[in-house]
Amino acid sequence: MTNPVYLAVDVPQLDAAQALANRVKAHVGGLKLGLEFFCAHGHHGVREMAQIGLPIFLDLKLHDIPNTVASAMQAIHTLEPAIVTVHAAGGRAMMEDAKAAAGERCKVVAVTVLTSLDDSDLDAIGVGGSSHDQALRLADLAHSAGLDGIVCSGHEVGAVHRQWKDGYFVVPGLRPADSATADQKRIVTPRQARDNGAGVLVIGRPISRADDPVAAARAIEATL
Ligand SMILES: O=C(O)c1cc(=O)[nH]c(=O)n1[C@@H]1O[C@H](COP(=O)(O)O)[C@@H](O)[C@H]1O
Repeated sequence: MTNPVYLAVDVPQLDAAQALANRVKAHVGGLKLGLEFFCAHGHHGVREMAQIGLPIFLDLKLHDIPNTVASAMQAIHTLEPAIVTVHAAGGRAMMEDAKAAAGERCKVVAVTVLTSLDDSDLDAIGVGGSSHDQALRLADLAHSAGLDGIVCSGHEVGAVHRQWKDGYFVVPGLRPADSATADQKRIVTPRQARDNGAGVLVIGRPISRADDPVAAARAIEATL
């Protein structure tokens, strides 16, 4: 079985990011580089991290008008990421154009409802109903726009999986039983997410901030 864990390398320094990834690379299946990393190190940094030899998930969470998002997708072609994120809230046309502009081997997945939000946060931004229903609604939209899959919490992934059998489902907000929640609100354990149908498990601080990141990554791997 391919290791489904992508390490969220949310570390500002390039040398620290490389050191962390090199330490745990035998116990994860890929590296997720997010906004923090891309803003600091750009294409050069992504190329450096790709040399470690694991697939790269470029988590840019693109959300803009269709033309701008499509141009941004074209601008990252040469980096050959395995996965790129856009926000489903950008709408159908934006997602269609993002997919059309992506490289053939790049999976484009749409973030539905951030795992740092709960129902009261959604209410505050004018989204009525539950985070569960909103995630399902946006998953449907992403599916009909031709995307490869979505990002959602482990609470919704089972229901999304039932309505989109061959989708590619990325689940962050993962916490082993003894881990600090921090800013995440809709959390499950890595094993629960896997059992509910997640194809990719995004895990950052439970590994990167652990006293022993290798032991933490191994312990998570052993539960899957
Ligand atoms: O798109 C993501 O990866 C993402 C979506 C989401 O809803 N929630 C979420 O936490 N993430 C990312 O997943 C990672 C989670 O990190 P930890 O909370 O440290 O495990 C971060 O890099 C977030 O940017």
